[in-house]
Amino acid sequence: MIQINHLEKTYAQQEVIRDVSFEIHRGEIFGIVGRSGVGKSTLLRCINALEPITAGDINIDGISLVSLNEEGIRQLRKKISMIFQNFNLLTQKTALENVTLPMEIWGVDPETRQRRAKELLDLVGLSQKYDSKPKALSGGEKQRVAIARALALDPEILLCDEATSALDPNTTKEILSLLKKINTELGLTIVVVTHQMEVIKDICQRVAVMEKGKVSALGDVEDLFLNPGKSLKKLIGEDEMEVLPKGTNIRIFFTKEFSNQSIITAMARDLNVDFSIVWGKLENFSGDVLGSLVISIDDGDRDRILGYLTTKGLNTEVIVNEL
Ligand SMILES: Nc1ncnc2c1ncn2[C@@H]1O[C@H](COP(=O)(O)OP(=O)(O)OP(=O)(O)O)[C@@H](O)[C@H]1O
Repeated sequence: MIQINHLEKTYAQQEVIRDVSFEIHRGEIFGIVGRSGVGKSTLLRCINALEPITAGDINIDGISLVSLNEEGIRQLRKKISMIFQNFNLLTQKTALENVTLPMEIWGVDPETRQRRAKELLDLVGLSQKYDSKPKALSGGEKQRVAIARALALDPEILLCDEATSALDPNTTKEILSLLKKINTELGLTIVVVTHQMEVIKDICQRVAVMEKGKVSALGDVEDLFLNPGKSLKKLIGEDEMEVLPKGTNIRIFFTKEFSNQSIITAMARDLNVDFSIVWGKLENFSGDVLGSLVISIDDGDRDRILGYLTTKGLNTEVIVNEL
């Protein structure tokens, strides 16, 4: 749905996006994660044509952003809406007025926009707050109003720029489950820019990790987090593997199909082998608890153990610690 092709973005002399290419599929929740300043927000602003592209292109449903004139950009913005860390609500207007505003700008008749705004405020759980002004709303409620407003023109894509960064952990969870609900019920494609790993794990199906204006890793969230490459490890500060004991260690990856099964105890019984568990991590990915476990084994048992785990359909990695 969104195809980013060799995108480059430069501000004055500063190269902020360098040759970035990837695709975001229709209906998915896609994450863009990275440290502050790597160019995440700039990339998001290029997607909705808030920033002119320096080189390369972005195609949305086959339409090249580079080729768009002013009217084309206006039509594009109707299809793509955005929410922000600081909500960007109009402080003098009520929740209902904030949500009706985009419809007013697009010439929707007053009766329809009132009805639609109320439906949207109901959808985001604010049916009691139509007449409240932003200062009388909590951070989570303000973001709900912003989400309702973002949905006012029936967009196909919702861009979220650090939308939960100003919220406490419980409110963050509530907003994320609202985004999930919108994604499922309305089939909206959602692009989430964040520096919070938990946000990615909680709602995204795929993720691009950004480093210094480039994509350093791209793929399914579960795959990337369960078997992180160098760049992601750096980002999440995962250095546990350095403390493994001397000798042969096997890392076992637990995917959805296996997370509830006691494969390790069954293996000990079936093979009658000794091993010790030296490291483990279980995490929540979109509601599924997945993770990996490292066991230290006698090198002589290696082939039998690997054979057993492979027959059971588990992915493994052998880590031999020479120290
Ligand atoms: N309008 C602008 N004019 C000039 N430089 C800009 C502009 N917007 C962003 N930059 C610079 O581009 C770089 C990337 O900024 P960007 O906001 O995209 O990063 P980010 O990864 O979203 O970080 P953060 O989460 O801190 O916003 C930064 O060095 C920033 O100073």
